[in-house]
Amino acid sequence: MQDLRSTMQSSDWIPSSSLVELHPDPTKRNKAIARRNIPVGSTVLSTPAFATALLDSEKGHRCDHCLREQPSLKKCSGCGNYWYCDAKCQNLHWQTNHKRLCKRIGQFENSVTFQQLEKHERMDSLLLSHLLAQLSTLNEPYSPRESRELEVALELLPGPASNVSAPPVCPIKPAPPSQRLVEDLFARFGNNNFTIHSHLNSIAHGVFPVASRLFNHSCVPNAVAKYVFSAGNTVTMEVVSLRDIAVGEEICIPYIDPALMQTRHQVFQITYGFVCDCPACAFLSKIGTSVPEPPEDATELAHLGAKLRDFVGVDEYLKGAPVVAADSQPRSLDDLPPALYCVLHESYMSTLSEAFSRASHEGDYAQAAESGVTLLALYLLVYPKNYPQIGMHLLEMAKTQWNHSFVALNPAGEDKDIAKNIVFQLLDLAKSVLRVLGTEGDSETGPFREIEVLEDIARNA
Ligand SMILES: C[S@@+](CC[C@H](N)C(=O)[O-])C[C@H]1O[C@@H](n2cnc3c(N)ncnc32)[C@H](O)[C@@H]1O
Repeated sequence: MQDLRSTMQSSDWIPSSSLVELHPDPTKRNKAIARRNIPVGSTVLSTPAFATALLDSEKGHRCDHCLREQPSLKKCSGCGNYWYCDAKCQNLHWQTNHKRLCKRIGQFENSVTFQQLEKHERMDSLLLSHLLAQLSTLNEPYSPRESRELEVALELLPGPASNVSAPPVCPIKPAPPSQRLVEDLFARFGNNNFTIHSHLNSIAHGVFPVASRLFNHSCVPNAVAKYVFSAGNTVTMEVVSLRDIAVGEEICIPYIDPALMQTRHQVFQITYGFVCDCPACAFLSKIGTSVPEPPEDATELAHLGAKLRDFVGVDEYLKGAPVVAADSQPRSLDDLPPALYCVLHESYMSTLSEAFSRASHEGDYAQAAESGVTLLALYLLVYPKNYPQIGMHLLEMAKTQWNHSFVALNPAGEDKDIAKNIVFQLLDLAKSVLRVLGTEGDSETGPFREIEVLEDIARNA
C-alpha cells in the first residue's frame, strides 16, 4: 500500500463550499478558522460519513445503510443481521462494505470473542469491520474520494489510548492491506469518532475524517454537528453555527455535553488527551476543584431555584425579552454569586430533570411548571444561546402547559385565551431556538412536526 501519510501536503481535502480553513495552533496542532463572517444558522461544513455502525438498540428499527427509522425493513437474507429500507439501500450497502462481511458477520457476532467484549468495544469492532470491509472493496489505488478520506483519517491525531490494540474484527476476504493499517485507524477512533443522533437520541457511531480533522472542542461552542438522513444515501454531518461568527474566529463544537461540569475534565484527559481552557472551564478551575453539592431539603432547594431563575432572568426570557445577549451566554458564569455555585453540580440538573419529567407525567402541574422553568434557567446558564437542548426543553414545557391548562383545567372564555397564549409563546420560543439547527435526523418525526401538531390542536381548541 502506498504510504498516504507522506502525501498530505495541503488542505485541499477541505470542501470548496466550506466556510473554514485550517490554521496551526500551538497546543491543538490545527484549528478551524472562519474564512469570512458567518451568520447564525449557517452550514459551516457538510461532509458524508466514511463509515457508520448502528447501536445495538437501533438494529432492526433503522436501515443499516441510510440510518433512517422505518416501520418495516427488509432483512438481509444472507446474514439475517442487517436491515434495509429497500433494494436500493441494500444494493448500495452491499457495494460499500456488506459483500465482504455478509458470509461471516453472523458467526463473528455470535462468537465468544465478540460476546465477551465490553459494549463500547463491540461498537468499535463493528465500525472498524465496516471501515475495513469498505477499504478492501476498493482496488488500490483508491478512488479520489476514498483515497482522500483515508488520507485524512490517517492524518488525524491519535488519542491518548492509542497504545491499546484494536479489537477483534470480522474476518474479511480479501484481508485488510496490513495489521498496521488496522491499528493506525483504530488509534484514531476514541478521540475522533462521532456519536450520530436524531432529535438528541444517540443512534449510531460514525467516522467523519474531514470534520474530525477540522473541529476542536469547546464547552462554550459556537457551532454544533447535526446529522442529515436521506433515502439511499449515507448519513451526512452538517456543522451549523449557533451564533454569528466573525472572520478569523475559531469554530469549535462540543465533543461532550457542556452540562457535564465535573466529569468532563476526566473525559478530556482520558479520551481526548487535552485540558480544556474554554471560559466555562476557566471559571470552574477558578472556583476550585469541587463544586459544592446542592441542598437536599425541599425548602432550601425551592429557594435555590428561585435565586437561579432570578439571576438568569428567565421570566423576562419567557416573555420574549432579549435577556440573552447576541453572542454570549445570558449571564456569564463569572457573575455567578457563590451561593449559586452548587447549581453547577451535575446532580442538580439530574434532580431538576427528574422532578420535571415525573411531575409532567403524573400531573402535579404546579410542580412541573416550577421545575421546568428552573431547568430552563439552568440550561440558559450552562448552554450557549440556541443550543438545541434549550429548544427541546421549551417544547416539553409547552406540552406540559397544554396538558395542565386544557386537559386538567378545561378553561373557558378569557382564561382559555390566556392559557392558549402561554402555549403559543413557549412554542414560538422553541421554534426560534430550534430553527437555528434546522431539520435533522429523522425528518418525518421530531420537534418541528410536534410543534405543528400542538399549534393545530391549540388553534382549534
Ligand atoms: C478531532 S481532533 C481535532 C483536530 C485536531 N486539532 C487536529 O489538528 O487534527 C481531536 C484532538 O484535537 C485536540 N483538541 C481538540 N480540542 C482541543 C482543545 N479544546 N484543547 C486542546 N486540544 C484540543 C486533542 O488532541 C484531541 O484529541
